[in-house]
This record gives sequence, structure tokens and C-alpha cells, in this order.
Amino acid sequence: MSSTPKRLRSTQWFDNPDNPGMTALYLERYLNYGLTREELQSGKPIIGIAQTGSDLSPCNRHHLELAKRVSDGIRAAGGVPIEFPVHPIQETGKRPTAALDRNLAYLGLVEVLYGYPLDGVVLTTGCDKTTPAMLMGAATVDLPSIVLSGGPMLDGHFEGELVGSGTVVWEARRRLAAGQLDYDKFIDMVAGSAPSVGHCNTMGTASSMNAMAEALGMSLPGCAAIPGPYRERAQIAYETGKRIVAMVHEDLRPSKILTRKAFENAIVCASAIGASTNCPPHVIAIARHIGVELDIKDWDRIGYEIPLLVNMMPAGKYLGESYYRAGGLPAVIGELIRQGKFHADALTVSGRSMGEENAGKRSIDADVIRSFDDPLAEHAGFAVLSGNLFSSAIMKTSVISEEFRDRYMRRPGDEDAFEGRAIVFEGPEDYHHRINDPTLNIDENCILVIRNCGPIGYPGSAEVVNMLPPDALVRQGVNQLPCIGDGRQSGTSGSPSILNASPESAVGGGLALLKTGDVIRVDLKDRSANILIDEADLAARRAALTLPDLVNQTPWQEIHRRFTGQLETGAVLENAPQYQRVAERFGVPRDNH
Ligand SMILES: CC(C)(O)[C@@H](O)C(=O)O
Repeated sequence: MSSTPKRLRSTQWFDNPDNPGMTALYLERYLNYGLTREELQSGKPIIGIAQTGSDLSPCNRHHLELAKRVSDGIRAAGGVPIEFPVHPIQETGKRPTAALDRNLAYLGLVEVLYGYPLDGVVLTTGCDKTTPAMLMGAATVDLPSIVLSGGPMLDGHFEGELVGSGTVVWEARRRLAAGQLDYDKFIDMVAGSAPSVGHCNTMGTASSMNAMAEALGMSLPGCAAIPGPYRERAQIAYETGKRIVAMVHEDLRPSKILTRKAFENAIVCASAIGASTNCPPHVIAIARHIGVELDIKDWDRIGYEIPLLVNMMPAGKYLGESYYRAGGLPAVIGELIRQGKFHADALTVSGRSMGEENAGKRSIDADVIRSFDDPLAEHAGFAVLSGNLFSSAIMKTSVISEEFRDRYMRRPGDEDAFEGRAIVFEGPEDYHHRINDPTLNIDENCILVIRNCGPIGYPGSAEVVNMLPPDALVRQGVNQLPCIGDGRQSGTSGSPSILNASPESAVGGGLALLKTGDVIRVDLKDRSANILIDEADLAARRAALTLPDLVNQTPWQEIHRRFTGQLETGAVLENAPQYQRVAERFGVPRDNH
């Protein structure tokens, strides 16, 4: 560190002799609740705590408590904490989708970080989209930033069974359809998966995205897996608060951490943990906001060959507490480093490299966190498919069950491929209305397709692609049919759907041309998915295609539809990635009076 400390950004609000009138105006209102001139004018970094917790956001709600420990840490290191609210994004509460709000929360955070007297920020994360929204905002503004995740709930139990968030819903729904549960027991079973504060205790999108933040180097090592109620969670909140003050003095900004190597690490890590299918769009979105090239095909190219190491639902059998006790993400990264699959020289917010932090870390429960010699599955990354149905869609190969492989992918002479008669649904309402319609003649040779569920069509993109077969098939023991869609699906689902299809049907993607009864062929060997139809027929269908009339119900839906791109490129506001390193490039904004 240089001996003359850098003049902090916040002094241009609170201690600017060139404009004493404005300095007084900026100061006096922050003094009015008890802050002192000494705190605001003696060169202490002002640290924002971006608060994503609220009563509307139960997954992140305990950040309201954790923020106190963060503040203690900031104070102990000589900074001044200022907590501020972030637009809530609760995956399980927001209609029509929480996906609609990721970019809205991002926009809000950019304005706060850029427009207020902050020198650094603690990004509180938890529920799925809070993590990418916070990282995207931090990337755009590029102030020193550190992630504090809230951690998963404790493990869930119901009548002696381990029940995990989200994953239990799909299993309980199957039991309800098969007549093995009544409605009250169904609700009790699902509620059993949520025993405490925290986000999903499965390797759903929340655990996956917080692991991505750690693998990217944006949280303190070991942060992501600590369960929400554990004492270590509050302790790391304190350490995070201390660390961000040092990061301000070191000028350690996201642009120094979020490099191409960091993103390659995130991809490798996603395969090893059996991460959510929501990771590719969110991680690509973060990359685009920091200006790193990351293509959807990189997920297949870099991640496909990596084995599944973490035995956690939905790809495995354990939940968050076992995973944490087995060593959490550091044990996974340690193994990836030993196998030469991880860039050990990538930097983390600690100021040390991934290798310095994790190289010596090992699993202490070989069944929960496996080694490369004994993985849960080989080649467990995402397969990225394309063809006349879409330019890209992903399939999470770590959740392809033996039953699914036997039924669809082990046909002699045509392994890894399947064909089926398409049953097309126009959205989840249509699916629920017609799935049990006997005239559809759905059998185990069918492929269920859902469209109009992408970022523009829905809007926001809904988690609906993992469709349960008709009740009659479920009663016969057919629990899964191949599913394809332009929506997303819950990270907690064990369905090997082909999803996030881009471009989506509502903007004229190939799925819009599909008709019930068409035969679809999926071939994992050459990564293709096509309607078996001749070119002339397909061209005629395209010529006759009319796009749906989309009704905007709120002003934001209209703005979102005008600016948002497709899932394969992160579904970002397409005007946003051009704004990079905003704080450095533009300095502080103009005075407001
Ligand atoms: C379980 C939810 C709500 O679907 C989501 O959190 C995910 O894991 O994708």
C-alpha cells in the first residue's frame, strides 16, 4: 500500500472544500440520525451493505440480522457502514416470475452504487437471482465489492425421510398424482423441507449461484456452503465486513477478479457440484457486464467432461448440512486444483489466489464430496444442443437417471439419441388443463414441449419445463418423459429436460413452428435436436407464422420486453453491457443542487 492514502470517492460528497455549500447539504442529513462529522470526514471508507432481505424475501431475510455482524466488521476495520434496501427478488413469491426482476434489481443497484457516497459494498445474496443481480450491478459500477451469502436452510425431514427444498415438491407432486398422498399431507411434506432461515438446502439455483460467486472469487473462501443458522455464518459476516474495508484501501475491484479465468473456474465448478440449469444464463450475464466473452457453448466445451463430485439433491442424495460438514466448496475446488482443472492463480476477494486459499482443502466425507477416482457420474456438465428447434438449449446431464437412459438412450445402434412424438403446450396453464386429456394419447414415446415461456414471452422466463407425465402414466411407473421448452426449470428438479431454448418461441424461434404430432429427434452425440421435417415444409410453416400479441401488465414489463435478450446470452438488458467500469470512467456524478 502507498504511504499517501488514496482520496476516497465518498469525500467528494462529505469533505469537498471546492464546494462547501454542497458538502454541508450532503453531510447534514446523514448526521441527522446520529452519524458524526468525525465518522464522515476523517477518511474512513463508507461501505454500503446492499440489503436483499425483507419480509417479502424469506430466503434472504436473516441478512437483516447478519448485517449487524457485517457492520461490526466494517467498524472494527475502520469503516462506516451504511445499509440500504435492494428491490426484493423472491423466486417462490414473485409473479409472473422473479426472472423479470433480476434486471430491475440490477438497475436499481447500479444507480445506488454510482449515485451515493459509497467507497465499497457488501452484496448480500441468497435466493436465486439476488446473486446475479448483485454481481451484475457490482460489475457495471466496479467499486470494491464482496459477496456475503445467507446460506442454505438446515436439512429438511418428513416422516423419517430427508426432504430437500424444491426437489421434494416434484416428488410429492408425483405421489399426489399417483394417489399416494392427500392434499394436507402433500403440503406438510413440502413444508418439512423448509425448517429454518436460509435459502434452498438442495443444490438448487440458490446454492449453485452462491457457489458460482465463490468460484468466481467474489466471496470469502468457504462462504457459500455455511448453513444460514450456523454460528459460522454470522462469523463470516463479520469477516466479510472487515475485509471490504481493506479491499477499498487496496482498490481491489471486481474487474481485477472477474477475469476469463474466473469464469472458466465457475463453469468447471458448476459441473462438479451438479449445479442448476439457471447458472449458464446468470453467469453469462455477469460476464457480459464485466466485459468478459463467455459463450453458451463454453459450458459444454469446458464443463462437459468434468465429473459430478457433490452428492447433493437433485443429482445426489444429501443436503446442505452434510455438504458443509464434508468441506463445502473449498474441498471441491481443492480436488479440481489437484486434477489440474481449475485456474489456481485466479484472484479472490481475500487478496489471495484460489490456490493459496483452497489447494490444501480436502473432503472429510468421501461419500458426500467425492474424488475424481470415485465420482457420482463421469462427464457431468451441461450439453449444449442446437438444430432447427433452437440455436441453443441446455441439458443437465448429471440428472439423467439410469431409468431414463435405459428407456430412451440405450437403443442398440442409436445410443445417446431418442425420438418421440411431440405434444405441444402453449404455456403452463395449457399444460395443466390438457395433460390428462386422453385424446392426446400420451405414451412413453412422447416428448412434452412447452413454449411461450421465455424472457419475452412470459415475461421473464418461467420455471416450467420439468413437466410431470399424465397421472395415468405416473401410476404405471413412468415418472419422466423427455421435456423441451423455451422456459427454465427449477434448479432443484431432477428432470433431464432440454431447456432455456433460444431464441424463444414468442420471438419466432424454431419451437414456434412445431406442431403436436411432429417427430423430434435428439442426439446427444452430435448435440442436435430437430423436428424431422423437410426444409420446404419448415419454410412454409415459417412463412405462415404469426407472433403472439404480448400484453404488458406493468410499465416495467414493457421496458423489459423492449430491452431484454435471450437466455443463451444471459437475458440481460442489451443496452447495459456497454456501461463498464462506470465509477472509474465517469468519476462521481454531478452535484445535485
Ligand atoms: C426451488 C426454486 C424456487 O425453483 C429455485 O430456487 C431453484 O432452485 O431454481
